[in-house]
Order: sequence, then structure tokens, then C-alpha cells
Amino acid sequence: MTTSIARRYKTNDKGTFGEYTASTRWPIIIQNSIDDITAELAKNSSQGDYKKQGEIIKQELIKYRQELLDHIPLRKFTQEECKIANVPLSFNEYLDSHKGVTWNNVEWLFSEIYLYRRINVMFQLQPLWKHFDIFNSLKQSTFKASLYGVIELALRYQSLITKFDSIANDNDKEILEILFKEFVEISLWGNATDLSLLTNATLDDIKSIQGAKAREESESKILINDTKKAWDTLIKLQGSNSRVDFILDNSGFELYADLMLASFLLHTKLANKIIFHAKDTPYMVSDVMLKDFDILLEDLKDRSFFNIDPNSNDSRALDLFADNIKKFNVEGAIEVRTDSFWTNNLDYWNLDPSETKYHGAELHKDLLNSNLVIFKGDLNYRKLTGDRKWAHTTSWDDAIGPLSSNGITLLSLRTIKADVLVGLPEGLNEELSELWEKDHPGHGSWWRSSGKWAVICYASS
Ligand SMILES: O=P(O)(O)OC[C@H]1O[C@](O)(CO)[C@@H](O)[C@@H]1O
Ligand SMILES: [Mg+2]
Ligand SMILES: [Mn+2]
Repeated sequence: MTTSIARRYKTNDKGTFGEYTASTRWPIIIQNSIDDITAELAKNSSQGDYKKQGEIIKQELIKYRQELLDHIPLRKFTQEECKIANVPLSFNEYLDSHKGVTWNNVEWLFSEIYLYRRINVMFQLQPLWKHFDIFNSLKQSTFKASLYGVIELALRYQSLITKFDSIANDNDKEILEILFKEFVEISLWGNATDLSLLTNATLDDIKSIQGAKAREESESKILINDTKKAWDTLIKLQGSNSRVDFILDNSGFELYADLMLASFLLHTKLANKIIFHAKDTPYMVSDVMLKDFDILLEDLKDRSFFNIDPNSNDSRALDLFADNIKKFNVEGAIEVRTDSFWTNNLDYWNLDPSETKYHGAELHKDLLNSNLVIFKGDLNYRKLTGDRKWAHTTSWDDAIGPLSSNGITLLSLRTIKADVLVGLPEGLNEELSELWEKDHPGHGSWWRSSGKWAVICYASS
């Protein structure tokens, strides 16, 4: 490690997107939850104890939102909360070593993860709401609005699947590599419909992001591209035992795009085992929980969800994809797991034998058996780099600390949506900040939180 370790971004770092997120976006996200639980309570099905317990949660959310606005200190979880809601003790350990941190003066990474954990505890304390995903209706409505992109990819898959066998048998490595790049980029940009940013997206916004045309022009937006290194790793294993893991990000279209990449890898024998790692609680609004995998497959088959003509080829294309994923899952070629580590406040420097209290060491040991661990999205990138204020020219290997030498082979597919960013050539951050400043006076550095650029970063040891 040649670079001294930079401190983490904080919610009072002037002019950063983190400061704006904490001061402005989080109260909106809590207000959305209040609106959604209000809608749930207005349903005829909400009666008796369910209604009573729901009202309690609603009042707590309203109070909680005010707590953020009043910059109250972040409180520890009570004994009861930890017990009933399985809150990892790492949250209280952090608060013990960072006494008196307030919402407007705390590390961004911790406070954002803590934010969602507090909301989850409110639900887990009410027995009839213990497993209620407050973000489910938003996840579902956004996926429903992604119909255009969903159909487009399903048709692409339907036309390609007949060719996968011949491509694999003809040993046509060139076309295989082009398709690998294409499916990696589909998975990368699938992220672009992240709910937490598109708070008022129109169907056109969502369509444009997901259209094939958007992907072409997005090539130029990939600032660091290690796809070739991942290709070289997997092509050597083609046809033999090859396990690829996905540390998932968002549900809906992004998960659908991840499944596209996964099925491509399986059909072309670049992998024969895919393990998806989902979240164990509602997290960052849109992140995938175990149940979201099953819901996605149901949605793809449900003609009242995507209301298309059941006798159309579009419908057959959706069925084909959903049935193939289902088959892979039943056969065990695709496995979906969860672990409390992924929603913990610890960054991914703890994916290491040294972390023996919160599953870091166990997960590290298991991931040593993977030939490629794909970390999806912005929050995972922030945890890989510790969400630290590194100089933007800091090397990737320095920024990911122990992960550059403890044996895991990883690939971060990240649409850039937060301040932290490393591995850039000298001057590029300044150049893009100037460009962004033109249309966004005073916020030039927010080019790094627009989701319009991406990085694909590889590490192996
Ligand atoms: O779903 P993703 O790609 O992890 O994005 C989540 C990101 O969105 C934000 O909420 C907005 O920047 C970040 O705080 C967080 O890292
Ligand atoms: Mg994302
Ligand atoms: Mn996410």
C-alpha cells in the first residue's frame, strides 16, 4: 500500500453529492415511505391490529423524518431492537466509536446504511408488518414501466439463443467476445434505472436509458473498461467448472439484465454455476431481496403485470426467458443466497479473513471458490473503496485495500452515482467537472453522481 488511507466522505463535505443526499434526498425517500404506508393503510384489507400496527409505523416514520431535518444525533439501537430485528451489533459499535455524530455531520456510508436499518427496525417491531417491504410498490411500478426495455432484451435473447450452441461449438471466439461485452454492458447500464435517483422519471426517460441506442452511445461513457480482463479470465475456463458470483444491486430491470448476463454465461459455457447474493432486508430503496427474484419471474409470466397480447411473439419471448431462468434455478445452475453482511455498515475491506464477527471471513473463504465476483452498482463500489476521499488518480488496487491481494477475483460494474471515484488519468475529473459545470452551475463535480458515466474495474490476486 503506497497511498496513505484517505478519510471517508461525510454528509457535511461542502458541495458534495453526499451532502445533498443527506440534506435533501433522504427526507424525500422517507416521505415516499410515509406516502406508501398511507396508501397501504387506506386499503380495505387494512383492518384491526394490522391497521393499528401500521399507524404506529407511520407515526414513527413522520417523527424520524423530522429527526433528520433537525440534525438530531444518530441514536444506538436498543437491546430489544437488536434482538427482535436482528440488528448486527456493528452499528452500535460504530456509534460507540463515533460519539455524537449527527445527520449533518457523519460519514455518508455509515449514515446511509443506518438510515435504512432504522426504517427496517420500525417494521420488524410490529409483528404483522415484520416482512413488509415498504419499497415493494415502488420496485414493482418501476419494473412495470420498464416494459419497453424488458421486451427489447427478451427479443434479443430469443434471437440469440438459437445461435449460442453454434457459436460455442464453432469456437467462434470473436463473436463470443463481442456478445460478452454486449451482455456485460446490458448488466452495467441496467443499473441506470436506479429508483433512488429517478424519483420522478417519465416512461420516456426510462425507455431512453434502456433502449439499445442508449447503450451504443454509452460506450464512450465507460471511463475505465477492464472487460477484456474478465473475458480473458472466463474464456480460459470455457466448458470446465467455472463459477461466477453476482453481488447484486437493484431489483426490477437491473436484476433482469443481470439474469440476461448470467444466462448468456451459462448457455455459452463460460460458466456452469452462477450464485446471486441478495439483501436480507429492504435496502437503498431498490436493492434485491430474495423474494424479489421470485417476484421478477412471476411478473415476467403475468400478462396482467406486463399487459401484452398472450398470443404475441413478445409474450413468447418473455415466457422463453423466464422458463429458462426457472430451469437454471431448479437445476442449481443459478442459486440465490442472502447474508446479513451485505446490508451491514462494514465496508468490503472486511471481505477478509481478519473480519470474524459479521461473516466477512466466511464470505471471503467461499468467494475464493469463485472464478469471478461481479459487484454491481454504485453502493457496492463505495463499499469496495471504503467511500473514501481518495485522489481521483489513486490506483484501483490501492483503493480496494486488502481485496487487491487476498485472493478474490472481482469485477466492479458501476454506473457512477456518488462522489468517490478512483483510477482516473490526470486531469479527467477536472475536464468532466468543467463540462458538467456549464449546465449545472456550482455543481460541476456532480458529473460523478449523474449516472451518465461508468467504470468497469477488475482486480485479481
Ligand atoms: O443502486 P446503486 O447503484 O447502488 O446506487 C445507490 C446510490 O444511490 C445513491 O443513493 C445516490 O447517489 C447513493 O447514495 C448510493 O450509493
Ligand atoms: Mg444501482
Ligand atoms: Mn442499489
